[in-house]
Amino acid sequence: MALAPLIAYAHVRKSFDNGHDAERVTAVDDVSLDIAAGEFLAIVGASGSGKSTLLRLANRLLAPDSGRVLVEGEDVREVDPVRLRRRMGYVFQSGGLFPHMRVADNIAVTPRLLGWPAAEVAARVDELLEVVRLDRSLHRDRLPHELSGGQQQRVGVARALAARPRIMLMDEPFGALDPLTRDNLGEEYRALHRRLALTTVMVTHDMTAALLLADRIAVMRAGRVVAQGQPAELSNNNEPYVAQLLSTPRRQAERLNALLAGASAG
Ligand SMILES: Nc1ncnc2c1ncn2[C@@H]1O[C@H](COP(=O)(O)OP(=O)(O)OP(=O)(O)O)[C@@H](O)[C@H]1O
Repeated sequence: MALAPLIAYAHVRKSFDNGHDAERVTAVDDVSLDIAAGEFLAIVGASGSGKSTLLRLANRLLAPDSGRVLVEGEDVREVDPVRLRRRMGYVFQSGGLFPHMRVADNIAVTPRLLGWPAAEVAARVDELLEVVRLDRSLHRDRLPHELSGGQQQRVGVARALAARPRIMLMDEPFGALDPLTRDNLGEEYRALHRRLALTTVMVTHDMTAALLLADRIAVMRAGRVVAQGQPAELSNNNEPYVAQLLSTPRRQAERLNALLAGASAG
């Protein structure tokens, strides 16, 4: 028998006031999606397609208008939100670090909220700096603005991992970085996901990153999941929008192959 999903969305709908008339914006429209324990799922789609809203429904930063979101079998509406968020690390777009707090204090936020003894917090901070490959003596006491964008995102990942969650929710975690740093951090995070046996849901508009990192991809368009599957399966999907999203990475791969073949021939 298949294992119960770790996160399950069932017919979830979420709309917002549009701010000026009675019309509402439907951000998530009847989404049903299961995420298995240990899986790395990428949610891909254009800006405004509802990706971040879908993610925030999992840790109860938002509540659905209808439908249910289950985490480890429990309806998130019935779980204490603080207890729920402790089980789920959350990495924001462009860091989201507290600007006035040093790196160590940013990482220590959740353990301190949970009342861990000071020595345990300090040991955990050091351990996490190592996990995300930041140099303890160089970076521990810096303020976020004294770090590069990539280093800030490493701190964001460390902070999300601090209380040893099983689930990581990541909202465009590496989107604002240069392509090389983005690629390196993505690969490193993928290795961490495996080593720590995490379940990861990563929102991105970068189809190439999703194809390279994720076990499975869910494609969103106008609030709906229009396709889902393993990267190789998506290429057989008949949805024109999926073909359109895949066309750029495909073209780039072909051009690179041609260039590299030319270089090795010459
Ligand atoms: N708090 C809110 N109040 C009103 N409308 C909102 C709110 N949050 C999201 N929306 C609207 O819901 C829709 C989906 O937004 P969402 O942020 O989930 O999309 P997204 O796919 O994550 O976009 P992006 O890639 O730009 O972050 C958009 O039309 C957005 O304007």
